[in-house]
Amino acid sequence: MADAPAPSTPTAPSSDTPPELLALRHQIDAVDRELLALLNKRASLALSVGSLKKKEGSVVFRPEREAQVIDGLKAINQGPLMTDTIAPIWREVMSACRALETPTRVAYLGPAGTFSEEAALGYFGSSLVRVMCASIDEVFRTTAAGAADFGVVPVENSTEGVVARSLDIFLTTPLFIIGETSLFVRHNLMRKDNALDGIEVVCAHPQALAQCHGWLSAHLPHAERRPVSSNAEGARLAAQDSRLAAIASVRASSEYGLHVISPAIQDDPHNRTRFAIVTDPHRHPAPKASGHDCTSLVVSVSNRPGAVHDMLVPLKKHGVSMTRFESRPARSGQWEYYFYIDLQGHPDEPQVQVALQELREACAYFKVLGTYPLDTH
Ligand SMILES: O=C(O)C(=O)C[C@]1(C(=O)O)C=C[C@@H](O)C=C1
Repeated sequence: MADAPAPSTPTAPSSDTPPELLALRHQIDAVDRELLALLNKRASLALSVGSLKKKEGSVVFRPEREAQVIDGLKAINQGPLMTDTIAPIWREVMSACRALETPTRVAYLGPAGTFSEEAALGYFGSSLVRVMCASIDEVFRTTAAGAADFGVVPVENSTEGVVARSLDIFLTTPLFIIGETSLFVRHNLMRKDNALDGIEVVCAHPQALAQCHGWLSAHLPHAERRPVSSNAEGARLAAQDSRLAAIASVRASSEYGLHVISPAIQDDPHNRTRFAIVTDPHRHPAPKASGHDCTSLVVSVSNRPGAVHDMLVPLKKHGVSMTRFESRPARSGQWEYYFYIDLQGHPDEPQVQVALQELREACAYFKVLGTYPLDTH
């Protein structure tokens, strides 16, 4: 048997490599070595922070600190690196540093390849322990039971509106929100065979089927649309039966060995989904103010003329911006509603604190769902 080839250095020259390219690559190698040394220096510092936190009995993950690190670097970036690339790079760096301090167990809607997984990896970086769940309810339950440190749940889609199940569970869950992240959602039609002909059934999560309604009507008008628990589950099923196609992420197509037949079939090219990061307040304190924060509430008011207007007056009075106002039926049969409100700011800021106090007094029901740094993407 021939000897295995000796491990090559990154710049192992081949005879046709131009000398100018070779010289530049040598410089890149030198910079990479410096970067590696610096990253290890950073990791050692994070380990020291971890020991300190262990002594104090405090938590490792500090979303407000991570948001400040990213915001600070974005503010001083002079390029040529694009400012948009700063957040994903440093999320990965901090993810690796955090993992040295303690493992981060994150629950989300599985199986492998869901958009929820993509959101979890985008928010926490890839150094995490994946806890895949069969439903949104299970994500909440698993996190509340302590089998995961954090849960990632979809809350709203730019085409389809709210994810009703998540909003309904927020009413009763003991968990609270410590972060948010949003994702461009590109839906791709995929299948075992590399052709559109012969597709009898399209399997996907009901939200994805709805977001691709126009495309499916135009291109596969006779195919059955079969709702399944997640898009990745649809991909898993399509991998077993060539009559089935799935609508899922490119990640899911490679996970299940499917051909992407038609990419980006969502009706809205700017389709985005927003996810909330939830945790148990007994195990994790609310994030401190980062300077760019959001506070989420759910409230209800008595069913009388002007009640909703009166409830919102304190926000105007104290100059607090409302970035979201969503209603859901209270299911009392009385035409009563819960209102999901996002405010800009943190309760530690005096004007937010006083506005929240007055708003609380105007409401029949009032629950703070969480306060957290705005998405840094
Ligand atoms: O500053 C801290 O508290 C750290 O633990 C370090 C660090 C980082 O890598 O910068 C890691 C995890 C925390 O979520 C925040 C930041």
